Amino acid sequence: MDETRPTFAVRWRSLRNRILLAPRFHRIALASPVGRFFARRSARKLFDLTAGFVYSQVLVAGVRSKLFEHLVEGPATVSEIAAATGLPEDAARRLLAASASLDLTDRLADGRFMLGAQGAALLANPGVAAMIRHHDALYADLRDPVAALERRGGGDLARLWNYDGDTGEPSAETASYTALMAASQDLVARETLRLFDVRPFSAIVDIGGGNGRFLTHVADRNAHAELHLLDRPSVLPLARDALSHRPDKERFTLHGGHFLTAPLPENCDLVTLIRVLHDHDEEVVERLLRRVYETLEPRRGTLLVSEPMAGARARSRIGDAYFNLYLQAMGSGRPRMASELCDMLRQAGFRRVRALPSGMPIATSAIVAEIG
Ligand SMILES: Nc1ncnc2c1ncn2[C@@H]1O[C@H](CSCC[C@H]([NH3+])C(=O)O)[C@@H](O)[C@H]1O
Repeated sequence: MDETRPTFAVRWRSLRNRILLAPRFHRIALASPVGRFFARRSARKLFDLTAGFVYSQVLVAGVRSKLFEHLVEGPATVSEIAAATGLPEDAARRLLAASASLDLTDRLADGRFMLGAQGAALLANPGVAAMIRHHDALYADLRDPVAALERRGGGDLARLWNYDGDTGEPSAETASYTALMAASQDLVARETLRLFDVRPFSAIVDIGGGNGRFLTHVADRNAHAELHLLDRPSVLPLARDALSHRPDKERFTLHGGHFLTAPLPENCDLVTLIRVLHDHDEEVVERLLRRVYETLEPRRGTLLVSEPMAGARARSRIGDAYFNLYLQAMGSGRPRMASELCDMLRQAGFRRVRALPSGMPIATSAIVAEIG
């Protein structure tokens, strides 16, 4: 095939762009109902991209002022919301109107407001509110997005996610990121464990397991397996604390150490890596996968990887837009495509490697790797 000849994909996009760039096209488009429909749709999409930051800040204002919690009680007037949130009445009116336009609240015909569909979804997923609150650090780092793309780390997010140095005691930052991950874990665990059955395994280690939230979901589905968690020593007191209320707490063994150097429990037939690999650069991931392979090889065990992934042809908003910039600001790692992770797993020695079809890629995608 002639490499210099534009493919159909290129020719069609060039034509589309020439049309979209021509002022005459817009006049013609607006003259017909179908043209108006597409022009409106495209204008709205571009406006949403332009105003996205303002929408996010409406959300932040709603979360911080506890607007949505107040509306759970039922319909409320602007004055009632102003009193409940402590906002001046005019400010409450603006916030309610803005949030109604984003389906976070609904405006009733009598002028009162109720919780909207997105507001209800937000309250049903406490992890999202935790994520929204911690966006202060991300947005501070992204204030100058070009500068953020040029440098790596060095800002607020890098300070929050500091995996270096470990005194064995959780710093405020370690406690904060561990709580954030735990708050968003339920959705990830439910989807991961819907895709993958943990019942057949007898000893399971969750590497980078945080405060143990994922393992508690595993424990609820598998009543007999030994459960091990490995994380940085300073995360362990948080895990001990979080697990201390469970009647089955004796089942959990906690290991503190660096995942590249600490001994991994030897008898495990399942290793899980949940939202761990995307935080690390290639060399660390390659070494970690190789270690996991060597640990599992004698027992012909299985590795389960679950995290948000980049999309083929950069079509995953969470992977290619959100985490791509997030991890750049954080200073290490990158979202990887399932196919890239599968290649890395094969490189590490795994033979039977397959991506599981996630029904909720915005939360997570999963890959299973076996010795073969
Ligand atoms: N070198 C390391 N050794 C052990 N744990 C690590 C290392 N680097 C990062 N981590 C841990 O990896 C976790 C990534 S956050 C993911 C936590 C959990 N699996 C969840 O999905 O909710 C954090 O708990 C970190 O402390």
